[in-house]
Amino acid sequence: MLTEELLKDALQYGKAFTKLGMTAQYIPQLRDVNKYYLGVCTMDLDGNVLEAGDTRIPFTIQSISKLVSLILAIRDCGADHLFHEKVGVEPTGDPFNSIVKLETKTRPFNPFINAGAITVASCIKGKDADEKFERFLEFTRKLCNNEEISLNQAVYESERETGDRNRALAYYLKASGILEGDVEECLDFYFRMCSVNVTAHDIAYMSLVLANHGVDPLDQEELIEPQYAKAIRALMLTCGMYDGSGEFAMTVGFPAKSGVGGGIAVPLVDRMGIGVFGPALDEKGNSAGGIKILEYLSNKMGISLF
Ligand SMILES: NC(=O)CC[C@H](N)C(=O)O
Repeated sequence: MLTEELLKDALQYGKAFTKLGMTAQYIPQLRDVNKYYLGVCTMDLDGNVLEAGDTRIPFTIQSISKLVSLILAIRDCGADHLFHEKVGVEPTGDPFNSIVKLETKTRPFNPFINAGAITVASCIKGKDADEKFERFLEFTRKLCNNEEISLNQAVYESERETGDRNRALAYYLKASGILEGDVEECLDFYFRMCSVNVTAHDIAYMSLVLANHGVDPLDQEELIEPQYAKAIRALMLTCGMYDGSGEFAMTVGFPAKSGVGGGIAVPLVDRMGIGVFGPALDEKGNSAGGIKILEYLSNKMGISLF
């Protein structure tokens, strides 16, 4: 059983690993965050919420936004078109911002690597980046049950100024005929969606919705079609932690999506949502302390899927 005591023990265990990690160095605004922050929030389907550590400190959602944009793109373009024409559903074994496979395989391997997420972002409807971002923001607020969620302008500008690798990916995708429309408009939306501020509490709620088959547990509104919630949980398991997904499945054993802001979202189907925040990252770009918290909980509670 999950108790406040157990969550605190997990936090203590995770803390020892924060010093081994580093904040994301390639985005100046993220580099300067206090790397010793660490927090975990759990929410179950009966409405029990437990929190330990820095669960109310805002951080940028980064790649966890790729869950939200994927749901919008499935709605706008249809799953068939998206998964047959635009992106695959297989892990790459390469870093999240890798470009190497784009020349040999035209479609990005999956929607959670940067190339895949930029492609997915181009499939979202809206007359310009402003309109796309408005839709993204509104849906993120719903998924997190928090109307206050907003853009972190400084991080957005920092990403835009230093995002040349993402620019390279996007132009390559355009040249291959995968990315349609205006490349700069697409990138502008992509940088903004990565730069939305959330907390571990917000991410726990989003995870709870995914764990509850896409249904908001408070008002029973279906926010994600159940078959897509299932598909997304599966993709989180195989690709959610990038080239660390296999090891995470072995040591922790459940679906998760990380971001270089330090967040990890974990939906435990029919059970609970977990949100973790710890900006010290390991060499794969996943929260070093956050992974250890999840490993501790998985072992103590015996909740690995395997
Ligand atoms: N892994 C991540 O969180 C990457 C997102 C980041 N905004 C980037 O594009 O590089």
